[in-house]
Amino acid sequence: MSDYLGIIVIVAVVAVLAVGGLFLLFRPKGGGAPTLPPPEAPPAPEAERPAPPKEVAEEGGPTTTLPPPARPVEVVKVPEVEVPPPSAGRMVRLRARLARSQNALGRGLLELLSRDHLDDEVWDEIEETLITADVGVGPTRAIVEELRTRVKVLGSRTPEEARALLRELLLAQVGPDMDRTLHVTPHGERPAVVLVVGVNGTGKTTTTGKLARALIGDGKQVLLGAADTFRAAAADQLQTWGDRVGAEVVRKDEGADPASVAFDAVARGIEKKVDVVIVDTAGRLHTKTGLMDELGKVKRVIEKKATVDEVLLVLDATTGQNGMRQAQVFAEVVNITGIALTKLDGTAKGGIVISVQRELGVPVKLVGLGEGPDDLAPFDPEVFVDAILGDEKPGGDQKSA
Ligand SMILES: Nc1nc2c(ncn2[C@@H]2O[C@H](COP(=O)(O)OP(=O)(O)OP(=O)(O)O)[C@@H](O)[C@H]2O)c(=O)[nH]1
Repeated sequence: MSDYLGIIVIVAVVAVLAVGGLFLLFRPKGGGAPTLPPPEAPPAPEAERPAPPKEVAEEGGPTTTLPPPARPVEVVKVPEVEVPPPSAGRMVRLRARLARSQNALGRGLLELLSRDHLDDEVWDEIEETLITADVGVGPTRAIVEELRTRVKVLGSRTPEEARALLRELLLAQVGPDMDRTLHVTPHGERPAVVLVVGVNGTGKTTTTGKLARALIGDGKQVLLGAADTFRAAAADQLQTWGDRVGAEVVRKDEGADPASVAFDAVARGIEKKVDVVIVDTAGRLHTKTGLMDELGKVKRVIEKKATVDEVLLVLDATTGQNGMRQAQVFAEVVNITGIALTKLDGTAKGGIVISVQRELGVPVKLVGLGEGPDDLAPFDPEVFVDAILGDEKPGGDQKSA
């Protein structure tokens, strides 16, 4: 019995040792539950990553920690000041653009006028074509009446004769003898002052910038006054125009008194002895009295220091009768001396040149013929009428530069 017991004990001991051995052999490494390594932080972008300090061991000496190398010096590019082209001959250069937008008017009129038999229906059509192109009722009647008389005298007419007749009558309405000089000659030590007025969105600020470029191209020194304090972006816009051609811009914070900006601009212009100060105004059409107060004050304040030589009304040619009404309000408020007609490249209603001059009794002095910086031109009546009528010789473009 004791022999059996001995064997059982021995077997039990061997079994325990065997199980223990197996456990030691196959237990999970590291013991306990496996842990995830901590997530690595994403590498910083190359530019932001600070360079690790370098450990430099001097020969035989102690280890020195050097500061990270300095960032490479950023080269700030100073915008190059542009030299704009002179304003002379610009309308001839931009003639193709004008012809593209106004040609339908000329072609329509020429086609009607070249017919053998001009009955009342044709005359009505001629009248309608002129009215549609915004020539205005009065000037349209005058043109049609004169055409009727002249056609009666001429009898049958060649297309060349019809064209010459139309050219003569349209030109007479556009007013080739009106004084379109822009008064920008300084008065001794004092600069000439140009006040730019008009409804927002007509291209007022753009025209101010373009005019500054044109005058600089003509060799004048120009300073800009950002008196459109109603819209902060207008001053920024003007600043960009000024920076491009090296014209200083006098500006203040949004909401500042436009008159004080105008005053400071003129004072600075006198100090810098510039030739011309151009002041861009807000001219909001909230109420006529408000507008009168604002523009009246701007003008009065300038006149403490200098003479206002030009008050240019900027008018969007695409706005038709609505634009004409706005123009009338401005004309009642300030003494407009000239019109800058913008966006003439974007409308077939070039007749507005005739009607706006007739309504306001003021000449169109400048025309905007595109969005490019040099797309503002002194208005030339002959180039305008020729562009409306197209070239005498088909395919020719004798006048374009
Ligand atoms: N096609 C064409 N676009 C023009 C002409 N003149 C101005 N524009 C565009 O008309 C838009 C309005 O011009 P702005 O100068 O900002 O108008 P604004 O009257 O000054 O408006 P505010 O700054 O709000 O007073 C711009 O996109 C100009 O590029 C032009 O003669 N032809």
